[in-house]
Amino acid sequence: MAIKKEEEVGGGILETWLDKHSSMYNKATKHPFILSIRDGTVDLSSFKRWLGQDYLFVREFVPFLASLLLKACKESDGDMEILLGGMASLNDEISWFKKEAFKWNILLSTIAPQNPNKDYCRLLESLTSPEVNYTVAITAFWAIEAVYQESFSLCLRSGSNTPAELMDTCQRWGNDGFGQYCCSLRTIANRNLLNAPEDVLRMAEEAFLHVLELEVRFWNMSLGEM
Ligand SMILES: Cc1ncc(CO)c(N)n1
Repeated sequence: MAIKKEEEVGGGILETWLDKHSSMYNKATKHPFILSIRDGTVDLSSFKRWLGQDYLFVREFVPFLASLLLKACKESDGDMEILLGGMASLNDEISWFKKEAFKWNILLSTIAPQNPNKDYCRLLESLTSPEVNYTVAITAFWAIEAVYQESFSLCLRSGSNTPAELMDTCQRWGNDGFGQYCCSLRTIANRNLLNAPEDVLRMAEEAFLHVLELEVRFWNMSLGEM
């Protein structure tokens, strides 16, 4: 109990996990693919591969978020509004992918998901089940969003050498508004984790790690390594 109080004041449970799993988290957020964007050395065929695969991923992300929204309706005030905002951004994101694909001459209808993407979508699907606890699902959701936020904001820092034609992509996930949104998700997840029983905590930590692992594989796939 004393420990939990302390976590409420200082960092929450997620901060503890970020610290405990920092090496895995850094692999996901400072991946060579992202660093190559930041340094301006990115291979455009890698970028295009990422773009096409991520479009497919984001489409699969919608039913997962819908399931999370259903669960949030029974939760405390405010969660629903935050997640509804997330749903609105996904709507915008799907249009953005189509526009961006056109710009890069990518024919989205011909793209098939590669194995890491399929595995990631399978995780999303498993977390979509009504049996999955809200705390576990919101933790995974936060992790998925936070990895992109942290990764792409790295490409916007001063001193980075991100190519002009990739700035729009980096802004999409690296902008301050998206950063705020990730903070809200983290607060919601932390609040739920604080009151969660041991087995839920264990499953949430597992989901967090699973997300990190799949994010790394997703970036690897972009580089053509699978
Ligand atoms: C693979 C992946 N992870 C996270 C996000 C963030 O929405 C995304 N679009 N794609």
